[in-house]
Parts: sequence; C-alpha cells; structure tokens
Amino acid sequence: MSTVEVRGLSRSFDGRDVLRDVSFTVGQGEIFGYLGPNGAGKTTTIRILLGLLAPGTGEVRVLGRDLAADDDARRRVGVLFENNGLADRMSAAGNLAYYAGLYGVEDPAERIDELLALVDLADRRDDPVGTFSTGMKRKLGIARAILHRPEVVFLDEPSSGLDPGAQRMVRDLILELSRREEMTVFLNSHHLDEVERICSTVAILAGGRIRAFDSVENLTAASGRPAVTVSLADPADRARACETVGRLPFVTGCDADGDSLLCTLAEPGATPDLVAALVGAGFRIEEVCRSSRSLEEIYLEHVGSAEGGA
Ligand SMILES: Nc1ncnc2c1ncn2[C@@H]1O[C@H](COP(=O)(O)OP(=O)(O)OP(=O)(O)O)[C@@H](O)[C@H]1O
Repeated sequence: MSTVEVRGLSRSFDGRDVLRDVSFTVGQGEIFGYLGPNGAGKTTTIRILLGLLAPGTGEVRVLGRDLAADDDARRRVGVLFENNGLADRMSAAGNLAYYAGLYGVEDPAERIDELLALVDLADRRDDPVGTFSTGMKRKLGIARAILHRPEVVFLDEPSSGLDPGAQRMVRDLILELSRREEMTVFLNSHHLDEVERICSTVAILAGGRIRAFDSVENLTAASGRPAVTVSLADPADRARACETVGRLPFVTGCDADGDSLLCTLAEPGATPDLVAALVGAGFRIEEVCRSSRSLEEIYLEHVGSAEGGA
C-alpha cells in the first residue's frame, strides 16, 4: 500500500481550475519532492491530503485513510507549513511541551530532549523562540512536526528564506529523519538542488497537471538513448576522436561538448566497447561519465511546455 495516494484529483477556486486530474503515489519510507512554480497548487494538494480542504473531484488517501474523516489517522501524520507553528514568547522546550500535550506524546520530557539534540538546539532550550534566527525556528518547527513520531510528514517549503548553511542543516535533518525515524517525507520545494540531493521520487506540477512523475534517477538519466561523456587527455584530439567514434556500429552520434565528447549509444552496455575502440585507436582517455541532465533542466522543460499551453 502506498503511504500517499492521489487519484484523479481536481480542484478549482472561484471557477478557476487549479488542479486538473492529478494522480501520483508516494511509497512508504520515500522522500518525495513535489515541484512546481508559484501558484501551481502544491500547498492546495497538501491541504486536501490533510483533510483541511475538500477535493473537487477525485480521491486522496494518506496511510490508506481519508484524513478529513479519521482522527486516529491524523495523529499518525506530521505537518510543517511555512509559519513553523511556534509561539514566539515561549521557550523552545516550552513550545515542544505544549504540542506534546496536544498530541498526547508518551514520555514527553525524553522525546523533547531527544529532538532538541537532533536539531542542535539543546543549549537554547530555555530561550524564547522570538530570539531565534529563521533557520533555528525552522529546525524547531521540524522538531515540532515530528514530535509525536508520525509515519509521514508533510514539509511545505522547509528551506524557504534560509541561507545556504541553514538549508544544508535542514537537508541533513530531513535525511536523518528518513533514516532514523523511518518516516515518509512529502516535501514541497522550489530548491531543485535540494530535491535532487535528497528525494527518491519527484512529481512536477504545472498548469494544474502532473507533467512528470518518476524517480530522480530515471528523470535525470539522459533522455532517449543512453549517452556518455568522454574527456580526452589531449582535448585537441576531439575532432579526430569524434570521427572514429562516429564510425562505430553501436554509437548513434558524437558531438564535441566543450572539451569533451558526448557520445550517444545504441544500447546502455556499449560503454566498454566505446572505451576499447578509442584506446585501440591511440586516444588517451582522462575520464568517462554517464551523461545526465540536471533536475533543473528537466523541471524547466516541463514547466516551460506547460506555460506554452502544452
Ligand atoms: N482558499 C483559496 N481561495 C481562492 N484561491 C485559492 C485558495 N487557496 C489557493 N488558492 C489559489 O490556488 C492557486 C494555487 O495555490 P497554492 O498555494 O496551492 O500554490 P503553490 O504551488 O503552493 O504556490 P507557492 O509555490 O507559491 O507556495 C493560487 O492561484 C492560489 O491563489
């Protein structure tokens, strides 16, 4: 069973379609990245999943349940929206103790100590949250969201407004949560670099529709035929090497890509034969890499085609 299931979900506001026939699933233990431009409908999807907003048509399930109608299932879910949900006048520990009471957390003192250590705020436990930096508040917000050991946590833009160092802390924290607490993480994010590093699966939402839904690995693998980039010890040999490669039966194309050769192969297993042919022809090879596109390129391609009305 998938931890999150969205099937044929549509939603409009004031006659304007925001989500149109959106479907995807998130498996147990995955870190899922939900991507899309501003106003694409990412937060709307989360609100519908949490049962805070009614779907138009379609069906959503979290842990196999409809959270709008299931209090017990809601307790198995954590959520962090951009405002962190913290009271500025209360201390870090006081905020967590307040939520521990609401959630009925067992052994709250122990859990609070554990989480303050996890988010590296143990030495600030008694300071009012109003004195914290944006990054510290975000980390405490994440601790708040997972206080009751949810099985799945929804994080809406956890890195927004953070400097690169704080973004990295949040990224490491999410990975740690997934590993240590075996939590499924549903991440709304505009930070493609962050998503590429930590997410196993992504969906790209644009123009109200899912434009791509796949593992990061599959999405970033070179599209169409497999390709490798070959760097020669002497880049001046590029043109001659390209001619040699172009004559090989298992190579479908070769282009100079900066100082390297970008070779498109007829089949994925042809790389050793390509290397052998180049070495046999007297070329000296510095490096061979499987060619892949960045998540940013793929994202812009999908969002661009959606904006173009595709
Ligand atoms: N309660 C509401 N009433 C009317 N329109 C709404 C409501 N909630 C969301 N919208 C509209 O739905 C669209 C999607 O908003 P949403 O917040 O889901 O986008 P998002 O993808 O999370 O954007 P961002 O990345 O900027 O946070 C926006 O045009 C927004 O104005």
